[in-house]
Amino acid sequence: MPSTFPSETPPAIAANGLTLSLGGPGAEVPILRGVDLSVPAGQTVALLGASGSGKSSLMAVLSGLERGTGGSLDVAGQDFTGLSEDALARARRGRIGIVLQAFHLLPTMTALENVATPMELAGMDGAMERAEAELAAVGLGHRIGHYPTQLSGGEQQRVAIARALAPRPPLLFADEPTGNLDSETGDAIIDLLFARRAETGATLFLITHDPTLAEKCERVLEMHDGRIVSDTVRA
Ligand SMILES: Nc1ncnc2c1ncn2[C@@H]1O[C@H](COP(=O)(O)OP(=O)(O)OP(=O)(O)O)[C@@H](O)[C@H]1O
Repeated sequence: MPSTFPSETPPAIAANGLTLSLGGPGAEVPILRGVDLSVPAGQTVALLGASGSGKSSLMAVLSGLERGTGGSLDVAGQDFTGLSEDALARARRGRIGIVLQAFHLLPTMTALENVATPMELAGMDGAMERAEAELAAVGLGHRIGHYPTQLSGGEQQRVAIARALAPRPPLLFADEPTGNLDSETGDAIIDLLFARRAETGATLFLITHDPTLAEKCERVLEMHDGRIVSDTVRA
């Protein structure tokens, strides 16, 4: 139920008529066909939908990884509409954590360096110690000196999760965060995500096919063909 009182905290996400089309003039493929969405700060949201419905594309635009082609977007009170790629990168730093399906770990860096480097770039103190603690929290305390090629897919996924969580971002996006994990490890990661969220009050926006994960979220959105077609907030 929306509050009748104006909130001091701006919504974590406020999108209006958001569109994304890819391809050149005359050969444009509409990917997002007008998304209206307001996510209050601190809400946990699961995004469901068939393969190809536009979930990853929506997450890319909402998280500032990709620029939408129409509509407006405010993230944590900042207008993302029309920002350059550089300005979006600055806006994301330290404030938006993102875990993608392809983990984008830097191959020349160890697990520890992969997690610590973004915090160093954001000018945070104690980056190495924080990175080490976060890798331990995802069960990789014994793998911190390993390079991505020396890690399994599930281990790489956990490094990516540690990298996203370590700066304690107020907004965390994750695309299938348990997708490569066995059920026991997946459950441990879900517990960690929600424990961090309880600590920090962060907004969680998760793409998932995992019913256990979706059930833990306060709100469930479903996409079809580039639009949100269902939006359920649990009582
Ligand atoms: N770079 C691109 N160029 C053209 N079409 C693209 C591009 N990226 C995505 N698409 C298309 O956009 C649509 C939405 O893709 P998206 O990856 O957002 O779907 P999804 O719901 O996340 O799917 P999945 O569950 O399989 O990851 C798909 O039809 C896809 O083929």
